[in-house]
Amino acid sequence: MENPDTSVVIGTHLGPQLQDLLRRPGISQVFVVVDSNTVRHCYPVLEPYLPPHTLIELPAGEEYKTLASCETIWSQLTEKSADRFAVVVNLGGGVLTDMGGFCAATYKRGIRFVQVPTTLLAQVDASVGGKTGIDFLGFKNQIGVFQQPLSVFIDPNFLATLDARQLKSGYAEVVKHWLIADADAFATQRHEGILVQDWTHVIRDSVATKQRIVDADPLESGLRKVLNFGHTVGHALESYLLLQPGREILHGEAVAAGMICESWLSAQRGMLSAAELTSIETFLFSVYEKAQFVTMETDAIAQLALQDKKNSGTTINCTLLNGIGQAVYDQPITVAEIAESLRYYHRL
Ligand SMILES: NC(=O)c1ccc[n+]([C@@H]2O[C@H](COP(=O)([O-])OP(=O)(O)OC[C@H]3O[C@@H](n4cnc5c(N)ncnc54)[C@H](O)[C@@H]3O)[C@@H](O)[C@H]2O)c1
Ligand SMILES: O=C(O)C(=O)C[C@@H](O)[C@H](O)[C@H](O)COP(=O)(O)O
Ligand SMILES: [Zn+2]
Repeated sequence: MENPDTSVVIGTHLGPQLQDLLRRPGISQVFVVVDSNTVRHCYPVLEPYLPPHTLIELPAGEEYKTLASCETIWSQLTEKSADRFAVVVNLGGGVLTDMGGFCAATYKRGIRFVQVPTTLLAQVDASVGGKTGIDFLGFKNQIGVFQQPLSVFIDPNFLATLDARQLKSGYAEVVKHWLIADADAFATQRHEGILVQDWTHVIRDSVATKQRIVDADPLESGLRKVLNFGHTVGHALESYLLLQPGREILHGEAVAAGMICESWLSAQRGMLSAAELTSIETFLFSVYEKAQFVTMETDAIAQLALQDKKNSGTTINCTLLNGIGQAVYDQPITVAEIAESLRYYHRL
């Protein structure tokens, strides 16, 4: 459900604004959800501005984006007798904002939550737009709800403690926003790679692109599917590797691979020129290592796309590019075509 009052604040030293929000009348209790990294790197920055609260700490990483972690959050809310006027503050990356948002959205049928994203990925993408959820049986975000946060506070200073691999992972969603909606930014900004001078500017533009699309279609009945470019193949690959200890890759790494595969599929259909495909591939391979899988695995990976949320029945609906900067959703593709695109990627 959309909350038209959601405010997204982007800037530094946002503690006082968060404090003002949490001091508003009508808030009974505050719960702050962190993971084992954000409790060290990010919580100390905000703690002086927080009213009395209960801290809920979870282990870090995609493998903990599970029902069991939700039970930890719901148990704490219950043990502390949180009522419907309690507010949950999610301080972390996309795993935490997705999961904390989901727990808040379902606890007693929904309490308010605030997103304080601390990774680039969560700042440009996950914290905005109201998709919340967890992984289930190895499938990405299989269980979840749409629920807009009360507010989003984005402070680029949090990126200072993020390692390069995580920064690159988040950058994939920035590139996705360029490829689906901002050809000019792709042309003029990609030379910087992750050595970005002004993250605030990049985050602002990326959030603006996402918000414009979400505002037009908050529940993903149509246009919002363009935000899923790279994810039909990307999620299949991420899910496949997630269940194999030691082979897991990050969400953005999977999306980067997925964007190459889906760009190839776009080119196969004459929607993307060979030159455009080459520029996308060259750029993405200048930033990301190649995802590791063998040709024999491509059919099994492709099969996982049958669980994609954009599908209708057995039809896999993919978002493809109609030239750089323009995306078209609901393009039917087959499992065989996905497997072929993975083999193309593997050969590159
Ligand atoms: N809801 C959405 O619209 C949406 C959009 C994109 C991605 N996602 C989801 O987001 C998740 C990925 O998010 P992510 O990449 O942020 O992963 P993440 O939440 O696992 O964070 C990555 C790592 O960085 C650590 N970390 C977080 N902030 C830090 C900081 N400031 N300094 C140092 N370490 C820090 C975390 O503890 C974790 O180990 C995936 O589950 C994906 O499905 C959701
Ligand atoms: O906000 C959206 O809509 C997106 O698709 C953004 C994606 O980057 C994000 O990974 C999202 O969680 C994917 O959603 P899903 O519905 O494919 O699970
Ligand atoms: Zn994503």
